[in-house]
Amino acid sequence: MANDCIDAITPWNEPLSAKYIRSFAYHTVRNRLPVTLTQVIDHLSRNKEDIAQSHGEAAREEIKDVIAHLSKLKNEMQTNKPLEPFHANEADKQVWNDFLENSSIALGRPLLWFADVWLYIECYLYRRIREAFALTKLLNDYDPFRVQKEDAFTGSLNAISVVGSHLFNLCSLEGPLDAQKYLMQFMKLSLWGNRCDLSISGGKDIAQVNDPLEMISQLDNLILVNDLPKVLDVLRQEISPRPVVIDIIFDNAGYELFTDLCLAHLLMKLKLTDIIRFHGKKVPWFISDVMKHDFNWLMNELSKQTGPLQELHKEWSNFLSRGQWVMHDEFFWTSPYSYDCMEKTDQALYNSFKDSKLLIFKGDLNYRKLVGDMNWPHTEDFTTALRGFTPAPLVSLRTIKADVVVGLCPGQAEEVAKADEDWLLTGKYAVISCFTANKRNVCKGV
Ligand SMILES: O=P(O)(O)OC[C@H]1O[C@](O)(CO)[C@@H](O)[C@@H]1O
Ligand SMILES: [Mn+2]
Repeated sequence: MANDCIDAITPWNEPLSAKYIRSFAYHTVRNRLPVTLTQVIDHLSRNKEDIAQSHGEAAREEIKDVIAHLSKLKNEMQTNKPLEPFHANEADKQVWNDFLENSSIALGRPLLWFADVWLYIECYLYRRIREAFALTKLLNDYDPFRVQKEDAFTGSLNAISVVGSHLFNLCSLEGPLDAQKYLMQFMKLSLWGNRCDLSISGGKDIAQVNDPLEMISQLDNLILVNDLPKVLDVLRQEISPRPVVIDIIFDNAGYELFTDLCLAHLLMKLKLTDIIRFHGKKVPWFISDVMKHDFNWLMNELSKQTGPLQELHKEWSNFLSRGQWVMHDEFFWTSPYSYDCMEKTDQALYNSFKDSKLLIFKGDLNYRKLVGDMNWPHTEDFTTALRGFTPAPLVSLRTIKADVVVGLCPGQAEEVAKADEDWLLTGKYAVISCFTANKRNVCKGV
């Protein structure tokens, strides 16, 4: 299978790839992604009666087709076969097929699971899972991860209630709010909400169970880069002409999405923006990522709650119906491209970002796409790692779950590695990395 892999760690300044046996990319393609596929296959076999009832008897045959497609995909991956082109008539088919074709022309050989760039190999896997359903009639809209996403939300209801009540109470106070204090708090809640993704836990239950307000105050020493003061500077700037727009590029559904919406609510309440554009995924992605359906489902769940959550639901519904909150799901987010390619491959999206006061990127995969998933030296400057993707000020709120991180001080990586050898892989540590046009990051020292 991986005969051509090299028994080494990833060299500096190279894209992460499963060709290096002692890398997280190798472990992911070799062990984690086959498990994800097996879980989808098991889910379909276990639930075929229910699916046949809800989608019609003829869906039984289609379930078999999807399982066959996914089993073949697993075999292609495990035997290091070329990445196949897409056939179903999806709007992004051509973008993906052009990417596969152009990359293989550039390499002079087809793309291979254990030879090429982890970022697009992993994206390709989730796009192929989508392909298996897109090739059917009755299961065309089926999201194989939906139940997991919904269970994760339900399992986090206590934490959601604690955070929601806190937000509601402070927004009900008379007089002006301490903007700095609460922005810091809700940015950190949204940051640590990113610990709750289902792909790092192999789809296992990762509900948020502790009191999140108590938790975040104890986690500050795990934030390895903290550019929050720069973010607050950006938010404080008066912008004209109005309306002022902020963008939040979502990551995961469930508890994380709820914390993102709480942050969005606070930004509105503090009048730091007039409009917030949310960006989710068009197709099921990295197990737990937010799609429009997940967003609407969460809103509907909130409408069934009582007290503060019910009140928040009312306000959020108003934001949505007045067009102050808008949910988008552009194809770019499920393309193979890192963000330095956005200007060329989705100019409309890039241009729309030029008007943004702040782009807030959530989570690990967004960070990987921001910095191009390269094995940068850990002391590399964040702005350098963005390689020109600077349409507007931006911040990445990310718990670290893949072996790329920049912006650290000299000696910091070594010190953290001494304390925890898995520091890059488990989401225990985090970064808040900000780009603004005029200031460079300053190291405070270890
Ligand atoms: O939901 P997030 O924070 O983007 O994390 C996605 C996960 O997928 C990966 O990108 C790859 O498996 C990990 O780095 C991370 O565990
Ligand atoms: Mn995710």
